[in-house]
Amino acid sequence: MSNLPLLSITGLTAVSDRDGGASVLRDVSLRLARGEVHGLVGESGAGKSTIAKALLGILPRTVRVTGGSVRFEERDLLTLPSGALRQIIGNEIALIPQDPQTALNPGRRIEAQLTDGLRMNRGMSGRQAHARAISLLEEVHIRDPLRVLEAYPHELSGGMRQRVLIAAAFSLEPKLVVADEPTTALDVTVQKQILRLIRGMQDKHGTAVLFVTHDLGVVAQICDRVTLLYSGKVIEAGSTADVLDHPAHAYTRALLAASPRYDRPDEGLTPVPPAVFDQLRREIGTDAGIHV
Ligand SMILES: Nc1ncnc2c1ncn2[C@@H]1O[C@H](COP(=O)(O)OP(=O)(O)OP(=O)(O)O)[C@@H](O)[C@H]1O
Repeated sequence: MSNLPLLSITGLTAVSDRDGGASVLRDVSLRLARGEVHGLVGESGAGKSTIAKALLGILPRTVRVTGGSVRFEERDLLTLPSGALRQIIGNEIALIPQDPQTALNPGRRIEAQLTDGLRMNRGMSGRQAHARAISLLEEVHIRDPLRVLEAYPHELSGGMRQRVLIAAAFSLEPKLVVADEPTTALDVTVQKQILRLIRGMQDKHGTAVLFVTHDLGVVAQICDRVTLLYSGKVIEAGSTADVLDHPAHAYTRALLAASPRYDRPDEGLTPVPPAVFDQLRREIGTDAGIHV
């Protein structure tokens, strides 16, 4: 089994019933090895969240998968009975959500939110779960874990809340963590710390991470491999070094020119030229980019 990729998406195709059957994913294939950090990158509407939702079994009813498979080890997540899927989500696949503000229950202390899973899924006693929660908070560099366990979410900063959610995501030792734009809601200095933290946690635990982002700068900082989407289609994929240093597609080159470089932040940025979008429409179809 260890020769199998951890995650193998093959030919995933989906349409939006909300938008008159428009294509959302077009024959998307993607493989993720154990312990790999894989960037899923693209502009708004590219289909990143749809892929993440397909993995987590939370596709909206109005998005219909019309082909392909999403294999996690030997199981196809798209055809698994809901009970079996629920067993996998949380235990083997966990989510770091985009917005730490809304992801925590405002009416419950952090301790309850961190220990529920440990007690229910790992059979820990209250005392064991409390001790594990403290060590998890220490792992995510929270200095005063006892105070944080006692706190309600609104008593913590956005960065602290995101650390708690990272601790929660890793708490059951999942094989895969899906990080859905986890730094978008944070300010720039906190963003860097959170990226380093996620990379550090995945390294320590040997967890694979599917990192959803619109930001190639983030990909450069933490991803081993990357898949670039446009309008539901894979435009380019490969190791981060290959794709960012030797982009094969004009769209990738244009996006790189349009992204602030962390090593040259003052350099002028060039918007993606219209000719590149024309090329994408020729390659993908005339409906490409209608949602962007
Ligand atoms: N609830 C929904 N019902 C039907 N179609 C949807 C729904 N949500 C999104 N879509 C369609 O799926 C397409 C891809 O959206 P998706 O959210 O996956 O893109 P994204 O790359 O994650 O963008 P963003 O960065 O803005 O979240 C969009 O074009 C949209 O029209």
